[in-house]
Amino acid sequence: MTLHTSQVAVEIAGRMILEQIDLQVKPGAFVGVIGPNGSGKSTLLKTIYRVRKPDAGVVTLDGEDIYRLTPREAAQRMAVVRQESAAEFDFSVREIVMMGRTAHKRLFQSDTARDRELVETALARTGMQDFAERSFLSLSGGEKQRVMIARALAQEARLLVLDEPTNHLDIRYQLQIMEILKSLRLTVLAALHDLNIAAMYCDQLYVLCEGRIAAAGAPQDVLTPKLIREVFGVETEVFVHPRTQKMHIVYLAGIDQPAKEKKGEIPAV
Ligand SMILES: Nc1ncnc2c1ncn2[C@@H]1O[C@H](COP(=O)(O)OP(=O)(O)OP(=O)(O)O)[C@@H](O)[C@H]1O
Repeated sequence: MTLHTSQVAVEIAGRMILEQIDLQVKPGAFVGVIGPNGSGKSTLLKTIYRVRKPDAGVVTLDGEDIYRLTPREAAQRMAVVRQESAAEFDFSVREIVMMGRTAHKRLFQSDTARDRELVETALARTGMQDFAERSFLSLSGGEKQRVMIARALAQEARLLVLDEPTNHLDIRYQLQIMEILKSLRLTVLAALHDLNIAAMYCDQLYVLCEGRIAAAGAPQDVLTPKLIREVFGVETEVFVHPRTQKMHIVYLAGIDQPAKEKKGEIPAV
């Protein structure tokens, strides 16, 4: 499943929120969208999951304009985990995850053994099986987040679009959810805030800044101290961790870096 945005632009109340967004997510790739608060990450994802039609440009899935798909066709191809999990009614966790199967059923068709099996697998993978009977509204923010990811897994779509999937999660679940998403070998597009998590798990990154793509490419090419300074206004050191062999970003907030470097307290990268 290839996702493509071509020259996507969004204007809200006379202000350009997104401009000239060309983005490609190839089959099996894990692609991150990063950028400061208000840079347009959620708006971009909304244009992709059909909540905000772009004012210019097109979004395609395997060459098909996503706005021409029926809701059911779209849901069979793309599962979405949003920042806010708005459940107005009090469903159980298992019922919420079962809703992921809706796109594969006919109207009023009852749950099959396979539906139930997929739901139990999704609950187990996200560590939510012990919560299956609990009311969704009674869960903590992190638990709700894991249920929404379980629902997306049960949906069996080949493209997963996630808006800050690890928001609310403690560090163990942040890593576990990213490991799960990575292990699924699906096509994933995720807006992420944590640059280290983005560097660890993403094959490709798009950096948004004031509604435009400031940089795109492999994390090691994109996440340089210069780019992070220019886009996020933060001084960093970036190195490859000797044990994990993964990129690691250290934030130098509060450090008078040049002075300390002179004294040899910070090893040169
Ligand atoms: N409905 C709206 N009306 C007015 N402005 C909006 C609307 N939706 C988004 N914006 C503005 O568009 C810009 C981009 O917002 P968006 O939520 O896409 O950013 P983001 O990168 O996801 O931010 P964050 O990291 O804080 O979640 C912001 O300045 C926001 O205030």
